[in-house]
Amino acid sequence: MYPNTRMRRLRNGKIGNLIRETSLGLDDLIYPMFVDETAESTVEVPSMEGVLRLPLSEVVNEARNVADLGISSLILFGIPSNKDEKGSSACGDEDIVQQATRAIKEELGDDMVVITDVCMCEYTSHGHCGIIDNETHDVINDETLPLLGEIAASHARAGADMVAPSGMMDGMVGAIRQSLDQENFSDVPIMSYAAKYCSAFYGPFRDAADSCYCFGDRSTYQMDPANSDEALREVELDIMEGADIVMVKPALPYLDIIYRIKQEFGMPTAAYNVSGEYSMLKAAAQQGWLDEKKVMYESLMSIKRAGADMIITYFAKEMAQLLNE
Ligand SMILES: NCc1[nH]cc(CCC(=O)O)c1CC(=O)O
Repeated sequence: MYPNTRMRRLRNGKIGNLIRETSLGLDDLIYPMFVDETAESTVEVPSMEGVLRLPLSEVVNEARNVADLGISSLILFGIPSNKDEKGSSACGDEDIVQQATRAIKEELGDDMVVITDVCMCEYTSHGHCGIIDNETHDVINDETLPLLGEIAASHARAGADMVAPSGMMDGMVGAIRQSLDQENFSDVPIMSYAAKYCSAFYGPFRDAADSCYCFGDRSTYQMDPANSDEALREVELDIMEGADIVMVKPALPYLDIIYRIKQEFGMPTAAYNVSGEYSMLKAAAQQGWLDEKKVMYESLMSIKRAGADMIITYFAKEMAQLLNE
């Protein structure tokens, strides 16, 4: 007896292309960019090969490079020259992210969607994502909310196309929505880091963004990696508060979460392929242990297959190059 059904029949060249279920394209990619108020020239982040900290003067150039590769969205992170307990340099109209946003939008207009990360950890002297209670050393949720609203509004005034709150404060999406609406930015969408885990895979990012905390950890606001029902509750709350896109972060160790969220809510869903996921592959490739292009493609494809509509990834430029070849 020979097999009647032969799966191998379809596994050849052109027919294989016809039956491919998942696609990965330029429109799926969001490029993270770091703008550094303290930098005089462009510096590579030591733990993240190919990732740059850019002075304001280089930001437009880099955004154009990204656009020339066919990528249409980027997310901006700021590194301020001054940090204080209240993260004051996060929300001024002349602060670093606001200036970078204006510069990119002036130059590239509708050719680039500028998303801004709305959080305080890069701007606070203690490195936490909100206002700290000096006795408990914990972040005070409700005192942080109006500040997040102010930061988001300042980004919108600078021309941001979308804001992305990443601090995991309860009620942050609602507070930001209210603040944006009050300032007549009801058309600016919110991409919420809805299910953000307390992950050690953020390690290299803290190098890149200078956002290492000086005491405690983020486990009182970010999620326990052991939980998945809780992620659905987080997403549900954010949707009720007005989130337009929901995000899961990190991506690869949490593909099940991406899958469940997409199935359950059918919302536009983003995944953040974080710094540690990037650096792992880069390090192994540097050693010659992995084929970088292939593992990059496979990783990003698997994130799409799990249900993500878009991926924030440090591989965006390299992936775009590969797609363009
Ligand atoms: N709250 C800020 C923020 N926004 C994105 C990341 C991590 C991104 C990455 O690791 O690539 C972090 C760091 C953190 O929560 O510690």
